[in-house]
Amino acid sequence: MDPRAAAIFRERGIQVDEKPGLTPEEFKAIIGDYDGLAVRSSTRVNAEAMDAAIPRLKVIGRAGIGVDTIDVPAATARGIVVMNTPFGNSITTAEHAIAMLFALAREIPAADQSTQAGKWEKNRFMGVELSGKTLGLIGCGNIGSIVADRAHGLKMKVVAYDPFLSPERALELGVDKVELDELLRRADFISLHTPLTDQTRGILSREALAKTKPGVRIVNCARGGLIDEAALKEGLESGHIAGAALDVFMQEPAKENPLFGTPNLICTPHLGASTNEAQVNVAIQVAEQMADFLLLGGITNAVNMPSLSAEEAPRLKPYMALAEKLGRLVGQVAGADIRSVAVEVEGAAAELNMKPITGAVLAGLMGTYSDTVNMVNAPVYAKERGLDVKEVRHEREVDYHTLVAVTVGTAEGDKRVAGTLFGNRAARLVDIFGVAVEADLTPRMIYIVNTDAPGFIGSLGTTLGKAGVNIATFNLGRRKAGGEAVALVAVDDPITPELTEELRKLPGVRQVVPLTF
Ligand SMILES: NC(=O)c1ccc[n+]([C@@H]2O[C@H](COP(=O)([O-])OP(=O)(O)OC[C@H]3O[C@@H](n4cnc5c(N)ncnc54)[C@H](O)[C@@H]3O)[C@@H](O)[C@H]2O)c1
Ligand SMILES: O=C(O)[C@H](O)COP(=O)(O)O
Repeated sequence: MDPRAAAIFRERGIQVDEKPGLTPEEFKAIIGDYDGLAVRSSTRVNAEAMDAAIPRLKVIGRAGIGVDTIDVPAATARGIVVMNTPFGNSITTAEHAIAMLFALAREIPAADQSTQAGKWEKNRFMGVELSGKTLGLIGCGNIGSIVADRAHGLKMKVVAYDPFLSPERALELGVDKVELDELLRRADFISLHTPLTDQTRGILSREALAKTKPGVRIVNCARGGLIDEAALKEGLESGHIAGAALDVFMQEPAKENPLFGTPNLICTPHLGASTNEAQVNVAIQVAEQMADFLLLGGITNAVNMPSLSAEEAPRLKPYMALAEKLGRLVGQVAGADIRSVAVEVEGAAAELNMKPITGAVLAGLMGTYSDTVNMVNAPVYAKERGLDVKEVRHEREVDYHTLVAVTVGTAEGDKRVAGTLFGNRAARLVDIFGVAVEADLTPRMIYIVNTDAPGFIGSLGTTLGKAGVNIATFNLGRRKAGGEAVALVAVDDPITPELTEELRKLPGVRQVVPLTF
């Protein structure tokens, strides 16, 4: 990685160690001491490596585009953010693809070798022009569209197969959006620019290669698994495929490959992103993004979390703390049978990015069932439990300058809690299950539901006092005089299961739940 990455981390006060060439065992032995891991494509980060890295590792930064070398679902499940740098090397990689097109069209590597061997084989190297030929792009995202632009400059006609390319964008790029079979039939040159996913693996399969135009030339600067290498070799040997230029291989590093030595094959060792400019770009970008996340909570270009700018993050922080506490409160009081969650925001909260607020509610809620939940994996846990999650942004006059409310759907009906920010920072509960109670949500509390009657507070205080539990604050609310009353008691000492049982036996008590925040 370009040394500018390490320099940025240091400038921003993050200690950084550079450890190239570690064996997997050496990697696992040290990774548990780091908050962040920045990698290029040659470092494969699998679930086992992540298990050695948690609980400390919070973020993996990929100085490049493809994240197929990182087990993203495993990272998400472990609460680790994965970020990449989507644009930093796209021009460079597109230029490599164009260089490969020329190299194939004029057999430049073979001509160079032959000339330097003193053979002067002028008649052997009869090339083809690019001008007027049809280039088929499989994948027309950032890199594919730059290739299309450069190819237009070379007077090529460009067709593209990309199910996610809109007709408007195709028009803007001046490419014909076609189905894969049509591209295979029409293209004189094919260049691949998709990520490697379950859908794209083997997209140039034996069957697909058989449908290509005789004499087709193929460039792959995307990922090795996209082409069936054995079928490609046969196609090159039979002459159906006039040439292939590969920067990427099914097995990397490709020190041996059955394709090597096949006629009309050009290979480079995964050099697509290897220019000074691209490496500086991705190094700076990955370091800035990771530092923003570790120092400020900003999230940019994460592949497993919604974005949150470094400017927004400090403004959202108190709201996320409130949201997490409300989620935690409702998770502890409403029990395990929660089927749906609705997050509502009003007032000042309604003007903010809502995704992180919802993420924090889910992290608090799911955190009552598992210690390993955070903002990254909470939505996955929620999905696994079949929770239906809704977000509602109200634009109406409210009593509080800002309000976040969480309603959970349970077998007993909906249960709602709401809170505000006091002095724009401190999380304060204002409503619990329809009872107005103002309470700061502090680390240890007890939630008590009882029948409103004289003497209850005295007996509660006596029981806690006898158990050596000091009361910090006492907050009360009730539906009506003599009806259901709610107490939220902040305490300085832990509440044991025995004490909880004792509290449950006090006259008029209906429910006691010790809470932690
Ligand atoms: N050789 C290198 O050094 C190098 C450098 C950079 C990137 N890459 C590879 O290039 C890939 C593309 O990079 P990008 O920046 O253009 O990514 P991108 O996400 O901007 O574009 C990828 C395009 O592929 C399309 N796509 C997805 N699934 C598809 C499918 N089944 N069929 C057809 N199209 C499909 C997407 O719609 C998208 O438009 C990266 O994922 C990476 O693997 C390689
Ligand atoms: O996906 C990418 O960005 C490329 O594969 C380049 O990665 P590298 O420069 O880290 O090899």
